[in-house]
Amino acid sequence: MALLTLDGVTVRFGSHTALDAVRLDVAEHEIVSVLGPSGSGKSTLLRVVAGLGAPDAGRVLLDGADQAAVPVHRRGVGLMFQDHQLFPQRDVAGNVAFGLRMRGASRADQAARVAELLDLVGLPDAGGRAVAALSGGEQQRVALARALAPRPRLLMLDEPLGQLDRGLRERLVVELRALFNRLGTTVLAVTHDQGEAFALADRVVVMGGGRIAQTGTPADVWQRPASAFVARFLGFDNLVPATVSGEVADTPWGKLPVAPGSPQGERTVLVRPAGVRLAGTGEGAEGLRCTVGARTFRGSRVAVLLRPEDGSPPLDAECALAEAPAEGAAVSAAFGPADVLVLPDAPGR
Ligand SMILES: Nc1ncnc2c1ncn2[C@@H]1O[C@H](COP(=O)(O)OP(=O)(O)OP(=O)(O)O)[C@@H](O)[C@H]1O
Repeated sequence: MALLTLDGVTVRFGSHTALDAVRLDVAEHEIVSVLGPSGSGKSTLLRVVAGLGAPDAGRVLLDGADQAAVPVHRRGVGLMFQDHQLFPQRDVAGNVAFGLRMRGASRADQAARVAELLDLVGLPDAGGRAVAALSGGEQQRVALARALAPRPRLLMLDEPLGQLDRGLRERLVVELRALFNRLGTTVLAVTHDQGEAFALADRVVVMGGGRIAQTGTPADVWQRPASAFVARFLGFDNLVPATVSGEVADTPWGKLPVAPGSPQGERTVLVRPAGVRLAGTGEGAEGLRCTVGARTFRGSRVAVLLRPEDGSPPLDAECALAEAPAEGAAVSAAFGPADVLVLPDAPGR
């Protein structure tokens, strides 16, 4: 049985439907990241699970029990918000002990658990420090220790690393995942940062307009976006209308090979930039003739914007640094079926 179930949960604000009949199961020990553009309903989903808002329809179940009549502090869920919400007048130990004190734990138990948690988050000697004197990353660790201290059965994170700089976020997200795996914590995390979501989660849930647009492992969602909406949200721009017949898609970029079993008829085709193969335009060259419009360096890879000579839509390609053509160069682009994906959407959606 799932630890958390959202069973057709709807939340409305006036005439606006923020969550629309959402169904979601989170298994025990699973780390799930909810991802989506601003306004897609992510925070509303967390709030309704925590008990900070009530569903207008549907049920929230924890361990199979309907939570409708269960107040926030009895749900056994831990919450950690973007801005940490640490108590500035208390020291680090006082912050971490907060949930334990509320439950009436003895002073000795509180002290032992605080020491254990501070150790766990890598701040073993920080108990007596003022929270105002901590760096952003240290405050984030204290907030995490405070949320974990009462041993919540479900830990919910709302943009947990949102305000930290990118380098620190990338390091902390790896630490967080290792920590949650070690503790066996069940986690529901909300973020608009796809890198963070994909690095943290066993499973990602992509939301759009109050609905779940796709759910799957990070690799699944990345390799096979379920719709043009998800593909665009993940940053893929190579989306064109196509007529698919058998294993060929007729697109503005020519007839492209597609995998057997692809949806047929009028569809949208996604071409992954890594699958656009560039070659010279010498005699016998085949493929779409293009001019290199711009190059953007991304570590050892280069994103290359191609402008087809026949006026068809611009095309993003990606190649190794050593193979990147110069701006203004003439190239021909070829396409492999593994990187041409037929999405079920009708063109223009
Ligand atoms: N208390 C409220 N009253 C009215 N409308 C609300 C309220 N809370 C949220 N909404 C609306 O519900 C929709 C979903 O909001 P929600 O905060 O869940 O989105 P989100 O995906 O978390 O966005 P963000 O990434 O910007 O935090 C938005 O259109 C928002 O304006």
